[in-house]
Amino acid sequence: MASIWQQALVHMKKAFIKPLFETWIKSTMPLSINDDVIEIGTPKQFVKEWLESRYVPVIKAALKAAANKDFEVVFINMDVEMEELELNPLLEMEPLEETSSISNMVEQNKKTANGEVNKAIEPRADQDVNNTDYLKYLDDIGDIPEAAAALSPAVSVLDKQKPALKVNIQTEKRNSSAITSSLSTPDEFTLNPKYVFSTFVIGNSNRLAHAASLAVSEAPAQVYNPFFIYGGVGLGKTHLMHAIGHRIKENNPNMKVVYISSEKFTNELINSIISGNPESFRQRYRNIDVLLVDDIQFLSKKEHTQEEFFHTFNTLHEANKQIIISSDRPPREIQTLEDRLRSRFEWGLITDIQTPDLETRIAVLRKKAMMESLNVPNEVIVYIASRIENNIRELEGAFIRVIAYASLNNLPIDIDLATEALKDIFPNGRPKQITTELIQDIVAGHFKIKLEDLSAKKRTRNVTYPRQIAMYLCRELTETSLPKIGEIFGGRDHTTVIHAHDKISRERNADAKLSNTIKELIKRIES
Ligand SMILES: Nc1ncnc2c1ncn2[C@@H]1O[C@H](COP(=O)(O)OP(=O)(O)OP(=O)(O)O)[C@@H](O)[C@H]1O
Repeated sequence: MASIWQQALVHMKKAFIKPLFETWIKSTMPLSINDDVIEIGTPKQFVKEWLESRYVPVIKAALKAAANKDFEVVFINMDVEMEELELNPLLEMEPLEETSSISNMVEQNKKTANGEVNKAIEPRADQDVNNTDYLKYLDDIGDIPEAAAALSPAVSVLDKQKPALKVNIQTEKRNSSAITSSLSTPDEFTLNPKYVFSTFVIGNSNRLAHAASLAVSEAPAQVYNPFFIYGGVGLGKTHLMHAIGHRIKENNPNMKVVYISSEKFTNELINSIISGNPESFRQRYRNIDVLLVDDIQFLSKKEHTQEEFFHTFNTLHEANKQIIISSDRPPREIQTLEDRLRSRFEWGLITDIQTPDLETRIAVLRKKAMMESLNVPNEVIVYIASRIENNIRELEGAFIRVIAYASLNNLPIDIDLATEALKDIFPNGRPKQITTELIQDIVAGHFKIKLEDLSAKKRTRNVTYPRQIAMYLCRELTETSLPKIGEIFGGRDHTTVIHAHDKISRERNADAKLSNTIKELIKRIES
């Protein structure tokens, strides 16, 4: 799948000029491929609508050129924040040597009836063409879609082989061990390059923390100072802190940004005392622009370190420098934290990260698979995501284990392999087979309607609402394609399924009752 989309992107890159490509295509991601249907994720509804209304023929032509086969293209709005738009990692590949058939078509269309190149509508490669200009250009050449759809692929690359498993099996070590210490040379910026906003998945559990982190990083020391993030183990606090650090450094290359765990802070202080040079320690921390201190809870019971940190905090805060702190609990619950320090932490913004819901856990794993260019069946992703609820580090660990197992044994990733690879972690073994019939049965039972009502033509709310929920769950929990789901629910069009899925996803975010109902249904489906 990734390989077909990768080839198609190469063709599209040639067919579109850069600003257009960057705006509309680069932010999409391939989600699944089933028979003749390819599902493409878009970051926002307006991108989805724009692509649907303007570029389906060109995208189809690119897919045909890539796979020598006609695909139906379905766009799915994933509703991710614009700020965290993923730069499509598939775009890092080398372009094909061959001339794209689509760009040939574009060239063809630039010619006037007598074969002359129509310079008036030809955008120059070096020209700073904005989207409106380019859209006008596409309008001018008008017949690109039909022409592109009709083209016979000059380059037909269908990689039917299993994609090579290219896995970074290294376990993520965190905090101080994963990150070169910034302290020996505090102005040296050394944060984990993987912990950036674009790799952070936003869900209900972390939406506010993410938004506040963005605000802090865009205006350090101006909006929320200090900024305090708390939450359970492995939920992304360190990731967000590093993302803030990266963003500040990108925007302000001259700023001194220092990340430190509170354990390391303590050790450095002790060492400076032992070596009889506590002043050098103080100077280090009082001459920086942004201080990020991770896991501050470890300062509890360390009176002398708290005292030192208190002075560092005051010096930086008075000098209008940004301070960002993380902890596994809110300041008032950190035992034996001095009151004066606690009250300072409460000066600014305190935000929490909660445990992620199923969708977010699924999205984290999908993103990880995408970043590794791996085709991991939805069933496997749901299997892992539904079993590890409280810790994203553990979620990633289980996922990496499955991928490593497949890679080492040179086997495709499927549910049997995942069950085998994770048998020590999930001793209950192979998951129950989740089918659309099972989902329909449980949803109909829950809403006390007849099973056949789900596929009937009836459009009364007492039937349409459960039907939409059932469609949503089929989409989330099974591998079934959109057209197939439509067929199962009384021969409905795939766009009806998309609409149902979009609607329930949206309403679920705003409606706690619906969210609980869905959680309850998922529990029953999986048990
Ligand atoms: N929302 C997210 N999107 C993508 N990856 C995430 C997300 N949340 C956490 N992770 C990943 O989970 C792993 C653990 O996250 P992190 O180290 O930031 O957790 P933490 O809250 O700091 O944990 P601890 O309490 O142990 O310090 C990291 O690899 C991180 O990239």
